[in-house]
Amino acid sequence: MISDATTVDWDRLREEARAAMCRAYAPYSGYPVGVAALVDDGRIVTGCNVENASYGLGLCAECGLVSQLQNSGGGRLTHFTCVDGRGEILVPCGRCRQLLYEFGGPDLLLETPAGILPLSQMLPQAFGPDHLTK
Ligand SMILES: O=c1ccn([C@H]2C[C@H](O)[C@@H](CO)O2)c(=O)[nH]1
Repeated sequence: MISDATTVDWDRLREEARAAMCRAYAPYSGYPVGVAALVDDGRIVTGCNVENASYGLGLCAECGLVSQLQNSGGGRLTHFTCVDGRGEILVPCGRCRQLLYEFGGPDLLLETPAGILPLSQMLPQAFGPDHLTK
């Protein structure tokens, strides 16, 4: 557990993202990315980008993270961070904001270069699971 009701250890989460970034497979872009997120049961899930000789098939780090989330018991993402190859905080790409929305919703907190922001500010007026039930 890295959190209780009031505090979240963003430094620890960022270190997990940096460790994942070091495991990236990014020979084509030369741009390794690592991500880490806290789940509502206290566990941490991580991911790194995995590229492909067929460039368009490359997987963003967030793809690995949501796959690990689902394959390790599911749950809701509550806090998320993303780092580049220097270990600096990075914003997730647009497609990956949608991936995160599915499992974290508008209240998921993201560490960004502009501070801690809810996903509702990073992906305004998001399309999501609720639309399919209307
Ligand atoms: O949110 C992002 C943005 C980019 N990348 C990866 C995709 C590609 O492998 C490399 C350069 O775009 O960075 C991610 O993994 N996540």
